[in-house]
Amino acid sequence: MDGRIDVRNLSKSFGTFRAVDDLSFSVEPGRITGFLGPNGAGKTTTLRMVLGLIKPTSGTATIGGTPYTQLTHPISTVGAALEATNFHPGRTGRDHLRVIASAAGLPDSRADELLTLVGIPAAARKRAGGYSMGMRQRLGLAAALMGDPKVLILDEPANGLDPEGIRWLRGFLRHLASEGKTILISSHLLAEVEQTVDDVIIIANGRAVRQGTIDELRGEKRVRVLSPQSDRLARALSDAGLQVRPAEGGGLSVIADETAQIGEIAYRAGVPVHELHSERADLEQLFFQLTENTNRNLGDPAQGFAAPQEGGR
Ligand SMILES: Nc1ncnc2c1ncn2[C@@H]1O[C@H](COP(=O)(O)OP(=O)(O)OP(=O)(O)O)[C@@H](O)[C@H]1O
Repeated sequence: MDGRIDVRNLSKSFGTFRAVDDLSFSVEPGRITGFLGPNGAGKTTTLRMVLGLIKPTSGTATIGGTPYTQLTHPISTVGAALEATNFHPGRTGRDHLRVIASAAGLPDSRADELLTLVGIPAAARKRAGGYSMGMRQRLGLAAALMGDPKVLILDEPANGLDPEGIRWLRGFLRHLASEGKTILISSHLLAEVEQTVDDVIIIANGRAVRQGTIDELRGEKRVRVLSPQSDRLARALSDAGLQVRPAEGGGLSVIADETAQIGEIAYRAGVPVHELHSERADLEQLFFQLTENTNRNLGDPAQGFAAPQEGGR
């Protein structure tokens, strides 16, 4: 079982409303993939189909080539945290995990092991009702990791985490990915997961609008340089084999990895430089352009109030 998630032509309609529309993507082992889209884009619905919680209207979702419902050992194959709030408020974190451990045929000791792993050992005896959002997220993560699964699916795991928590989560997920696990995390904020993910799938209105590595999404690295002798500098840079174009707002924009390279060319050409800095695409801006005006929950109220059907959401 290679732990690859494969979604092919997946669609889900609730009545006449098409929440997920002919979606196809793959999620690779050993990488962290961000599943992104504004509120109501269809992320949770897709994840629920991948996890066999709701039936697709058409298309398929498989994990290591097998639909979730046909997995022989689901708990050691896929761990998922879909919502951070579905804990019994009167139950302690330890008891919550023990219930899951016992259902999975694992020893009670797994509960404390997991609480330590996710950094909340002290939460063992505290009732989940009194947990902060960050603690609930970590408890959900601990539950998802119960069977040491190859695949981890987390719905908005950074939601409610403070900057320190986000940094912790980033390191934790990176460690799991380095062990070869497949990690899929959803978010409605690209900026929130930008530094965490290797790959991105961006959806809007239930459809994929962009897929690729985060570096592809950022585009080529550019250096912006401003000189009072722009023409001479442009010539020197072109002579050095670099692609140069006038930058928006003045100066030159050069495809290059390092500012040092540009500084040295300018120095050798005897051209003064007044400004020199690296530039990358503004991902937040790009995300906004790709998904602008697609929050269906804010659009047609008739859609927003569609009667919950299968799955009860
Ligand atoms: N059971 C259901 N019955 C009717 N409509 C539903 C049902 N479940 C989801 N929807 C609708 O499908 C659309 C996609 O919802 P979904 O929860 O998948 O979006 P999302 O991308 O996860 O959004 P968010 O970031 O707000 O969680 C929404 O417009 C939602 O109202």
